[in-house]
Amino acid sequence: MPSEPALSLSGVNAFYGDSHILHDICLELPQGEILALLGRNGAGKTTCMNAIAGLLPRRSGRIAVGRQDISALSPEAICRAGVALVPQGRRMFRSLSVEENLTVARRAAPPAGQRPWTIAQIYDLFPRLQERRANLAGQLSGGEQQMLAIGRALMTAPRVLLMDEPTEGLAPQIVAEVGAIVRNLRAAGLSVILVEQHMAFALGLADQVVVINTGRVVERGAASALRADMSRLEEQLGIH
Ligand SMILES: Nc1ncnc2c1ncn2[C@@H]1O[C@H](COP(=O)(O)OP(=O)(O)OP(=O)(O)O)[C@@H](O)[C@H]1O
Repeated sequence: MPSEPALSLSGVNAFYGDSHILHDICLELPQGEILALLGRNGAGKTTCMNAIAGLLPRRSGRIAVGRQDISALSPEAICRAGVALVPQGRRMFRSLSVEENLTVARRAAPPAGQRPWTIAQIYDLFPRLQERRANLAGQLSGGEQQMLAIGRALMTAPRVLLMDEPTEGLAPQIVAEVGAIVRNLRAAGLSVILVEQHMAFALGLADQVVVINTGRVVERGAASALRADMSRLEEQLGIH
């Protein structure tokens, strides 16, 4: 029997004040897979990530991690349930050092069955962060900041990683490095939702693809099938 999804959304609607942004979103992230969430600017991708992470009031719908319903939980409890957000813009404490940023992100009690990451393991994954351990986060390059944002998320011992535009503003060589890191995380057993503007990057990594437009799912399928029909995807994303 197939295992239950790592994360599932059914009938999720979300609002900013009176603006209805997400409409009846349904998706399933299989265990140990990467799901690319694509869409034009303003389609609702970040709103969807924030809704999963508990950062928005939700009016309806169910969000579950494995069998656990997290729909009504606080952001802290959703994090304890094993969901970590790597936010767009890589929010971090700019006036703390790299190592201090990692230390404050560590949680005392990881989710049941999850082993916490140690700072040494983060440095194994990102040797560059070890070299820069005493530097202030605000002094790092864009690529290093992305590594630190991922490292901070890993310190919470997640099962599911939500990555919101991790390649934004990065040079092509660093984009390739981020791709290799995401593959390593999947190999380590994490399940990942990857929000991306960079379609080729996302399709190269993803197992599944979901496209949203004006807050509604308009396309979904295996990445391999969509790679074979790029023109259809480009149409959905308004790329000509
Ligand atoms: N804090 C807010 N208050 C009101 N409306 C908002 C707020 N944040 C986003 N929106 C609106 O919600 C819609 C979805 O925005 P969202 O940021 O989720 O899109 P996105 O797909 O992530 O876009 P981008 O690729 O530009 O980051 C847009 O119409 C946006 O104007």
